[in-house]
Amino acid sequence: AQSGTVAADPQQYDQAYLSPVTIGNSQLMLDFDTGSADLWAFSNETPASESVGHAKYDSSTGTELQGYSWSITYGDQSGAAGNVYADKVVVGGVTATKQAVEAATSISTSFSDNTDSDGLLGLAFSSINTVTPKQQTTFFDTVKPTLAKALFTCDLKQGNAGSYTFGYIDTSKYTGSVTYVPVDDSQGFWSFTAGGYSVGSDNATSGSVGVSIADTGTSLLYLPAAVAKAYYAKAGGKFDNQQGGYTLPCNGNAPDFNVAIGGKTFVVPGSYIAYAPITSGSQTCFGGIQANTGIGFNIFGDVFLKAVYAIFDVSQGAPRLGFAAQ
Ligand SMILES: O=C(NNC1=NCCC1)c1ccc(Br)cc1
Repeated sequence: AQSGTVAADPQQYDQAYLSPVTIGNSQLMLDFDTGSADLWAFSNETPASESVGHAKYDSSTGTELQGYSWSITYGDQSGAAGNVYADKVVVGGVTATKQAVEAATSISTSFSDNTDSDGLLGLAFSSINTVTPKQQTTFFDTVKPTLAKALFTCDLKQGNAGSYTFGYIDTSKYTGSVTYVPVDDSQGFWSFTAGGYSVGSDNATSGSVGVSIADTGTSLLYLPAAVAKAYYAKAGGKFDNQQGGYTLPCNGNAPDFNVAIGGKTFVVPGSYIAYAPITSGSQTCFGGIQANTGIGFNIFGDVFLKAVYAIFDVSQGAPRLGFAAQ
């Protein structure tokens, strides 16, 4: 049975985390994304003007799926589209011999401009894979039958390299016990329900945070508008229309954000919520917590995930998420 581990290297401000992946004879850095289900890469089919500074997948090692195509738009309105190949994909020693690899023929500017990332490796449920006319499986779903345990884990860190594992839980990566919660995969996401929250040392847990997804591909923590408002009231922040979100002082006094999941409280340090100066050198930071307005549910992105050890587990039949303090 297979198992393995791969580094997750943070970009500036932990905006995304990139991991080395071998596809055929190409070595690329991909953004592992539990919020989508396509494995796509810059390729020899990508216009040269759109792929400056990127490693590219050389599709000559693959078998083209004739007449297949893909097209994806992400929550932040970035996107890409192209053709599909079957090729060997290796992640941390775990091998998928015939993985659907989506070669980009067009890519939005936010991906072209981010030269650290050579594409995405989707880890949401294969039910939202965009390949047509026949939907394809994610890397995890492809290798799942061969894994020692049908799960992968995510250990992201603030400003340091973390890791993803496939097929095993690294018990040295967390403290205390793991709290498991049921996952509703009906929308293709790792969706769970979060409970009460509190700000700083207040123990007055307030209302329920509600339906949330665990999304490594989203940088920030998007919460109900009332929760975000309550946080920044205590953090001395404000909603800044010009910045398009909440900002707060970068002075190191941001309070922690505490949230109950499965009856266990997890702490997001205030230092993670003073996310980044709004402009280089500024004493005003963009907030790591923002309102989920227009999204319809909460997104527990990297600001939350780097505070915990997360287990994405389908080994019990029904999918579940495990969280532990780290
Ligand atoms: O697209 C999503 N996550 N992944 C990525 N974002 C940007 C590049 C990759 C996403 C998924 C669900 C919801 Br709700 C909002 C956003």
